[in-house]
Amino acid sequence: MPHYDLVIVGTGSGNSILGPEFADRKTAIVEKGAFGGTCLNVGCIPTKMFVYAADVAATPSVSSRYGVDERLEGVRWTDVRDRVFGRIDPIAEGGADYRKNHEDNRNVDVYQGEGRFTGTKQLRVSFPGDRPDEVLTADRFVLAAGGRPVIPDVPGLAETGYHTSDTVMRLDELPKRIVVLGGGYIAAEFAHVFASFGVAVTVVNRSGALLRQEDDDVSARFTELASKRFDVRLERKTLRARRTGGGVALDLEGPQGAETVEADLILVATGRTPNSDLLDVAATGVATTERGHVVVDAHQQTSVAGIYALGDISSPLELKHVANHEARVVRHNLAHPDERITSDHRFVPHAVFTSPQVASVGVTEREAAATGLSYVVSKQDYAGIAYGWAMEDTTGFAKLLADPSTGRLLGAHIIGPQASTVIQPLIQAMSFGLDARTMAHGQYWIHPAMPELVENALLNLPLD
Ligand SMILES: Cc1cc2nc3c(=O)[nH]c(=O)nc-3n(C[C@H](O)[C@H](O)[C@H](O)COP(=O)(O)OP(=O)(O)OC[C@H]3O[C@@H](n4cnc5c(N)ncnc54)[C@H](O)[C@@H]3O)c2cc1C
Ligand SMILES: NC(=O)c1ccc[n+]([C@@H]2O[C@H](COP(=O)([O-])OP(=O)(O)OC[C@H]3O[C@@H](n4cnc5c(N)ncnc54)[C@H](O)[C@@H]3O)[C@@H](O)[C@H]2O)c1
Repeated sequence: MPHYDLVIVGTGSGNSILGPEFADRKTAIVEKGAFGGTCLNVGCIPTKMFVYAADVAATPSVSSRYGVDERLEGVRWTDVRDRVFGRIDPIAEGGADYRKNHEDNRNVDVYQGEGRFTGTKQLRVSFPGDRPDEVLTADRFVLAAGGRPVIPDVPGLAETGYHTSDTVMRLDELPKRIVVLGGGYIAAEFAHVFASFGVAVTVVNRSGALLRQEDDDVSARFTELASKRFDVRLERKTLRARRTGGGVALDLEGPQGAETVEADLILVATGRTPNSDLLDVAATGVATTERGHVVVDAHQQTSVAGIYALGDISSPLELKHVANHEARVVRHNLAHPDERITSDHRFVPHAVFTSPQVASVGVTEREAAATGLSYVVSKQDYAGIAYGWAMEDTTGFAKLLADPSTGRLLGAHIIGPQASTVIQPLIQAMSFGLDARTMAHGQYWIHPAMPELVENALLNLPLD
């Protein structure tokens, strides 16, 4: 039974831990799928490459407002797909090869199999094919095994067949009709991608709004705009999935009674769940929350000394920049056990790369009101800044919340072109404690650029 100083389970953000500071330790990394994890192989990176192509495909639909008439001649789906995976797959293979064969990693053993705890600090790894299982023990473990899509308990769904974000990007041909189950990040991004490529998209959601974790004003605006582009069915219970002569069908129950949606395929996008159960972290004594997230302290250590966790297996935020931040904390704490640092989750931003883009940091107005925070609000439309005129934007806006006594920002929410980029100075201000007035007046804002949206939103705050 091989014994290690350190074993890492998962090669997403977990793969970035093994640096030169561990060269004198006996280490191993265990991965059951493609090297690089969700973000590289089936998450952030491929989706954003598809979204970029979708944004390009969607331009003719709006160009006439500038007096420019364009036509989309066609979408070569397999070329779109192969551009993405032609770039990504070699990176995953190169990552595995580096860990297995490069001399930097002579102290690293790579196990390409599935790990499952069988006792305290004891991990059984099973491999595809005939290779017998191996049991590894280690002084320290890092749990970086991420999560997986949740499949709702809909009668007939398994027999009918469905896609998730893990599979839908590798389709051999573009469907004509797609039904997306769910109304969160993944639903919003893929609905935009497929609709831009000419697919008829139906979105079926349980609740009454899309992107409902966003500030209510943003969620309402996105739901309104999405309803013009896609067939959006809200407040629907999915009773049954079934095959039809020409494809698939979902039988729904909604405010107007029973109805059926037909399509060529179903994309399930109803959230993700951490992999702590499949890894059986309980067998090594690691505690989890009710939703299955591994419980960690501020140093990212689990309930067992010497076992750390990071990313989606322990964080309900489920974001790559969070997993990367936590990996840096774990890496430091493993290398410097007497000078451990803590992770910082104060101002975690996110963006939804749909159309229009959505980006957010800090509290929503709903959260501010619910927690009794004292706050003031401002709003600025893209339509009210010069660059918004250039784009003929009539629907985007920024909404800010600030503390009236200090002027510090509490939350920022943007829906509109390049929201994921436009929001960055607000994240910076919140992270470094810059108050809204100093931020607005203490620097030049390039005219007439898109960040004037932020400048005006700051100036609109009723402070003083
Ligand atoms: C479609 C999609 C789009 C996304 N887009 C964005 C985005 O734009 N921006 C953003 O910030 N985030 C995005 N995310 C979220 C982001 O991908 C995750 O937050 C991030 O990848 C989590 O990293 P991780 O290291 O915790 O886990 P992962 O990257 O999931 O890595 C876990 C690894 O562990 C392996 N593993 C699991 N169990 C075992 C086991 N028992 N034994 C061995 N190996 C195991 C898995 O195969 C996997 O490779 C997206 C996610 C999805 C699904
Ligand atoms: N741009 C990004 O950063 C990005 C992109 C994609 C995914 N992600 C990460 O991946 C995670 C998972 O994304 P997601 O979109 O699957 O989850 P989500 O939590 O964002 O949304 C799930 C949606 O499914 C709906 N739902 C749940 N059960 C349902 C059912 N039975 N029928 C119909 N609707 C149902 C919910 O109401 C909700 O709208 C996100 O939380 C996010 O952190 C991030």
